[in-house]
Amino acid sequence: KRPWRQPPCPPGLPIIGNLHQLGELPHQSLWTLSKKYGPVMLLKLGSVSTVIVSSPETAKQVLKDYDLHCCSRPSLEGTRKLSYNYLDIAFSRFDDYWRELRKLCVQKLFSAKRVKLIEPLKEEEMRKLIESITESASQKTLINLSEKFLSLNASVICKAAFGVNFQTTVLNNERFQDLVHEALEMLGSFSASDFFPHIGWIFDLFTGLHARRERSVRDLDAFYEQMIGLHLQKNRESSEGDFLDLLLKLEKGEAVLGHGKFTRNHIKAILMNILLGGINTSAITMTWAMAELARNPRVMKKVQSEIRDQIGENNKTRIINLDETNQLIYLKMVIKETWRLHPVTPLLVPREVTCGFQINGYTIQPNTRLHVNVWAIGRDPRIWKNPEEFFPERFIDCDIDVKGQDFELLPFGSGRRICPAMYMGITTVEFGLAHLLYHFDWKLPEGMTVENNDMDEASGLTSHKKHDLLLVPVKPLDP
Ligand code: HEM
Repeated sequence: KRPWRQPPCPPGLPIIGNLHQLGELPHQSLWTLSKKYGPVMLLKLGSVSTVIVSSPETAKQVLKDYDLHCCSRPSLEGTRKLSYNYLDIAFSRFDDYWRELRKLCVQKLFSAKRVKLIEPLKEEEMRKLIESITESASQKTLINLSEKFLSLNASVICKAAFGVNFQTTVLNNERFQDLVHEALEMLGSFSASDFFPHIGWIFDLFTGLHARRERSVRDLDAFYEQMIGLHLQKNRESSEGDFLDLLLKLEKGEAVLGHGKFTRNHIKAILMNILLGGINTSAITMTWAMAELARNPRVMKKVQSEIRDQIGENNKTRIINLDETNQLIYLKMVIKETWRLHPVTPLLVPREVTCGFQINGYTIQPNTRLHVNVWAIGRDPRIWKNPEEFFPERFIDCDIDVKGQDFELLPFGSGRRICPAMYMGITTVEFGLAHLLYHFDWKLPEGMTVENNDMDEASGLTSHKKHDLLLVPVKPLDP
């Protein structure tokens, strides 16, 4: 047993502690603080002790050596509401229920077999996207790529999850995107109840956050109900089935997970994870990748040459399959480099320590909240030469991968809580980018230069590009 020693803690203010030091983009403020206080620091956020680790060595200790001590999730107001009291995978505590549910979803929903099954859906949506961009290219009009990527993923996930096109539901494109954005904001927003457990709800009531949260839960619930209603009307037993078919079968078969029966609320909580985890994450990555490529014409040209050389002559309707994208080595480096600089969840999803342990000689107490600052790790000059530069070639002869074994690069997290749909996420991003880069050249809007193309981040649980990415598509064979 070693003596008890608390990690370094920046001085805070009475009551709020270090909350005022978080800033609009907490991962960036925490990075600055970690340069002064080190790779393990303790912050007092309201009344909640929170540890931040910011180096590959400390991340490894937390996510691998002591993963079992800290792989639970804290109780937070937004996640509680949206997950029907923690019936989902992402926000539920570490217990038998979570273990069984996660195992089931990995086998049935996120498996390589599922990825193969949804290939035709992706191809169909991609054809539509190529058609619509071709039209814009012929008129030389701007494309909002942030929107296009979100809509592409929403269409694929909705078809895979519900077997329908979301445009045919009560929600149109804009309304659906609003719903997803609002729910994600509710998950990531500052809620006083999370930092002042007994009195915070009063602030949430007065700031309107409580009402917004309720509305978001109600709107999503109405959407799930509509989808479930549609499924119960049809006889879909004979088909391979979509995600919802599978979940309804579990409900009908009175499956038992953990200590209780699988109910309608379990289904809705899992659908929330699929919608919010599945749609935005890949769209955010594709948007950042295209934004970086637009700022780095050398890399853009090189990755396009790789794809075009391998796939052959530009053919209007050519779809690039899974095996072909697998051969695109430089594209994979471009995506890794994008994740290094723009991890989708810069602080991962918060964890909760359930059993004390020591890292770097500091004691981490039970009930502490814990974040891994993967955004800071991606910029650590001890690991990455010229860290601010977008330079995919750094991955040549470097075996650092994104699959949770290398703690220098953790876009999907690591350990027991690693993203269970990593394969689905990687293949979706590769598929989307490969097509847009094969079929079109991309130009910055009139008057915009590489230097003034902004790369500002928006705040939240996920870190997306603050301003939509607008680019002009050009058909490569056009004069
Ligand atoms: C580019 C795509 C994606 C990225 C970068 C990504 C990233 C992440 C990260 C960082 C975590 C948290 C890991 C941790 O806490 O240590 C996570 C968890 C999760 N992701 Fe993903 N994800 C992606 C795609 C998806 C997709 C497509 C789905 C579902 C369809 C999904 C579902 C989930 C779920 C359910 C969890 C919670 C796991 C748990 O707590 O046990 N993700 N993801």
